[in-house]
Amino acid sequence: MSIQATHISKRFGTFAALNDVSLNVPDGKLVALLGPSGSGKTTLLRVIAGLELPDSGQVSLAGQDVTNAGPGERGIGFVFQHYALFRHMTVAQNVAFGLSVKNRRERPDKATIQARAMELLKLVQLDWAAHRYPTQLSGGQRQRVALARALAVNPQVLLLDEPFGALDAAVRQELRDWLRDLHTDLHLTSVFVTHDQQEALEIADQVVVFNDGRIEQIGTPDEVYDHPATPFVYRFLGKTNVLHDDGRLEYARPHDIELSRDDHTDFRAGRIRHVHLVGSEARIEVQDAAGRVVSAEMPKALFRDLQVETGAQVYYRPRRVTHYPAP
Ligand SMILES: Nc1ncnc2c1ncn2[C@@H]1O[C@H](COP(=O)(O)OP(=O)(O)OP(=O)(O)O)[C@@H](O)[C@H]1O
Repeated sequence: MSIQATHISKRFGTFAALNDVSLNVPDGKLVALLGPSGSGKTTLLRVIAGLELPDSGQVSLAGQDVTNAGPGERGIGFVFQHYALFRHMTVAQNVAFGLSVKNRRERPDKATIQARAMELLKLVQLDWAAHRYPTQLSGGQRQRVALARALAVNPQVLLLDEPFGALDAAVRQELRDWLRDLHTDLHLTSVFVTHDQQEALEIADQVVVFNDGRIEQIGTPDEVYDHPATPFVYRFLGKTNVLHDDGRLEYARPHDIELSRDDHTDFRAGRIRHVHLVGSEARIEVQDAAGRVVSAEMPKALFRDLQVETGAQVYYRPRRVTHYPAP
């Protein structure tokens, strides 16, 4: 089910949380709303869900105007940042909740509800935990229960607010891959909020970069990473070297900085200030005579081949730069 949000504005008092934001999510896509804290991502998600009424603008689902429809009428599944599971209910009861509170005409019988809950728990690989309570599960497992619960009412649209925010790195990675597969298998249209660039770039079909209540850029992960439309997007998506500002901004990523022991045309001289070896990567800080510090990143083996250490004279060159007009 496609989602269109058109010219959405939303104020809280005098503060403009969303400023004329328009977003089109085609049917079946997984879209990330990415941006710093307070930039309006959650507010847009809540407007799409019907939990917040916009001051102006329109929300449509599959071409139908739902701007004034309540959350229950939109056929949307919602997963919040903090595991909002009911502590006094078992895992299976939590998953069944959405179905068991439907009005009598729409509510399936008890056996059907139980079977559906078990089916969903199998899908999230937690059928073995059906009779446990949420406190007896790990954070990642609880988050999978929250997803199963959101899926119980057969939504065509799934909205996720920082779904993996509170989890450690390994579990986050596992759940990301799993969400991507689930999204494809169930043919959902999903929107998730994150402030983690890696997460957005890894699993989304489209990334929407927010800044200060506005959208800075919408594109595929490759488009926003390789062709950031604004300096803000460039800086937000990864470590940035600012090389020189005479007239315009020149940015380069650390992995695009080439290092050499020898001087060549176009190379600039500097000294190695720090070397951090992190996993398979070497992160090298080079300081030039003017005091500018440039970060370079390369595979550890390549750095070893250079045979230089902290304090050594080196030469560097950006392989690829992006220019912006001076602000
Ligand atoms: N109900 C509310 N009343 C007043 N201000 C609000 C309300 N909800 C959100 N805001 C403000 O609107 C701004 C945008 O909030 P929003 O939650 O959309 O940001 P966000 O990009 O999702 O941030 P985060 O990543 O921290 O969740 C924030 O400055 C927030 O304080």
